[in-house]
Amino acid sequence: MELRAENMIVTLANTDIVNDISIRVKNNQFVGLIGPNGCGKSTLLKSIYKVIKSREGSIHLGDLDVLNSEPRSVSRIMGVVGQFNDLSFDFTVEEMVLMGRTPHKKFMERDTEEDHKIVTSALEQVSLNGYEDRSYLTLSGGEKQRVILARAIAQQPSFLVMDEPTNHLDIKYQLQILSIVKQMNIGTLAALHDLELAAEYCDYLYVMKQGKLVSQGTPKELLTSQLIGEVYDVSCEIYTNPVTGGLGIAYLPLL
Ligand SMILES: Nc1ncnc2c1ncn2[C@@H]1O[C@H](COP(=O)(O)OP(=O)(O)OP(=O)(O)O)[C@@H](O)[C@H]1O
Repeated sequence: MELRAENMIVTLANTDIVNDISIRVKNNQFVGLIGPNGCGKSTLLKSIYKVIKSREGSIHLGDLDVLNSEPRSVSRIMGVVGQFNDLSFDFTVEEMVLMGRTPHKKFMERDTEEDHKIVTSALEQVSLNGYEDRSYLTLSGGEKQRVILARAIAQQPSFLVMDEPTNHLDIKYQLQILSIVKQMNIGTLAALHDLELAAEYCDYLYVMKQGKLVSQGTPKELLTSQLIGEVYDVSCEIYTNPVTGGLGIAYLPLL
């Protein structure tokens, strides 16, 4: 499913945190949103999944006018893996993942055998089978992150928004999560910090700085030492990784 966010402006505390940004994610594309801390990535994503209200702009997901639709209609097609996933109340892992089924149910409808099968399969995909009865709050940061991804998988969305989904994860699970999402083969928009992983997994990248889009393109055309230097204020050299053939970035020490 295709996402078109157009001319988004988000104003918080009298400041335009997101300043006239347009983003398009074509059918089944994995699109990365990169940029330094505080540039507005999370705010833009939150305005797309409607946790923050934009001052201006429009968002369409397929034919759905996201900003003028009920959250329930949006949640039937849009899954979200947010940056901070702490809760005040405790739930078991199974209950957390079952929540992914809620948008597909009628009011007070009970969980079916099919729902439980979908949950089991989602937990298997993130290697958390056997964790069903564990309390969510007792999990490590990485385990929590994988539960939240399992919840999004169980939701069976047509589009996924992810805010730094590899936060807290060791390298195995970073690779696992990005591979799972890639294999879901649905449109995905993800804020990412690791530029080498972004280059490896993303079909297209948007670069933000101080609330504005400063560049966009495929990882290969976009990730130059000049752009990375300008956006992140660091020195680096780009090379072709001799083992993977992928894009490598050698960061030089700050003086
Ligand atoms: N409710 C708010 N009121 C005022 N300013 C806010 C509010 N929420 C966020 N900001 C500010 O907006 C800016 C953008 O924040 P945001 O979380 O979107 O950045 P980010 O690019 O996701 O950063 P990071 O990479 O550190 O997660 C920051 O300067 C932040 O302090």
